[in-house]
Amino acid sequence: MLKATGLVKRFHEVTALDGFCLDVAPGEIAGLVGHNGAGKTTFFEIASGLLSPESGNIAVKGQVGVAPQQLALYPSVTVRETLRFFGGLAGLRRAALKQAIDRVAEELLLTGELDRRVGILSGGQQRRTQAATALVADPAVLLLDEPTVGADPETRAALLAAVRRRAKNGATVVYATHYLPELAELGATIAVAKNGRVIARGTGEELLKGLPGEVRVTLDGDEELAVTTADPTATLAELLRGLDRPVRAIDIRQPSLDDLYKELSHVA
Ligand SMILES: Nc1ncnc2c1ncn2[C@@H]1O[C@H](COP(=O)(O)OP(=O)(O)OP(=O)(O)O)[C@@H](O)[C@H]1O
Repeated sequence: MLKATGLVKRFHEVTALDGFCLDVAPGEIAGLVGHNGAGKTTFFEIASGLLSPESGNIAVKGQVGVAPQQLALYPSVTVRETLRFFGGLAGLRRAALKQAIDRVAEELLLTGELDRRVGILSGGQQRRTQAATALVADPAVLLLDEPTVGADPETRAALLAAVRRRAKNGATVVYATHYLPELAELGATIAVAKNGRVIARGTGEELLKGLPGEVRVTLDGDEELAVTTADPTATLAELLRGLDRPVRAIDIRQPSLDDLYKELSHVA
């Protein structure tokens, strides 16, 4: 469980958080989206105890696993030693620790890298190692700040599956990303941050309700009818009823999270 209420954090003249509220239940993945500088990383730093807010409250129940946006790894040790260190910090010992390392390495496609030094790994492998440090001990709360930046499609899929598995087992997850299709894949609820606050919160379906989609009908002779509408399917039916010419192509575009993001950019 994680509950943030009215967090305020200033850095000199910059107000990074300005009444930031977020409530995430066990088993829920909350996708945290928002433009650069919206306050996402500052929120993670407060939630993980690295920074204190000037006011507001943060309650985090249980052990926390963090994958920060900036890679924070020791280059001179191996992946196995790294995971031993983080698993050990979380209280895992001996057989349980070894088992947890083998399992997370398998999940994140790191088995072949376990005995390589972190400093010689590729950027994507380092990113996976960073995620593995957060996941290795199966913490109750996971804070993942853009964990798939620079990841290839296979890595991305492996990481998303590992996160989904943790949530299914009851973990509370906050997942920041600029890549919105990931949130649909994760079955995440969404929190949109802007200027240090969460300005929209709900399931993707709830937030997309009422946003317009688009219907395009191409007629014989290449004439095109394009309509922006709250209900693309009904509008299409109506358009087709009124046509007396053959139709060559139909294209329906339902509103997407990208549309939501654009729409909210204009909200104060
Ligand atoms: N240590 C710091 N000192 C001064 N300003 C800071 C510090 N950390 C963050 N800020 C400022 O606070 C604001 C919020 O930054 P933050 O990193 O939380 O945004 P973000 O939503 O994570 O952005 P991004 O999507 O680029 O990662 C920015 O204006 C940033 O410059």
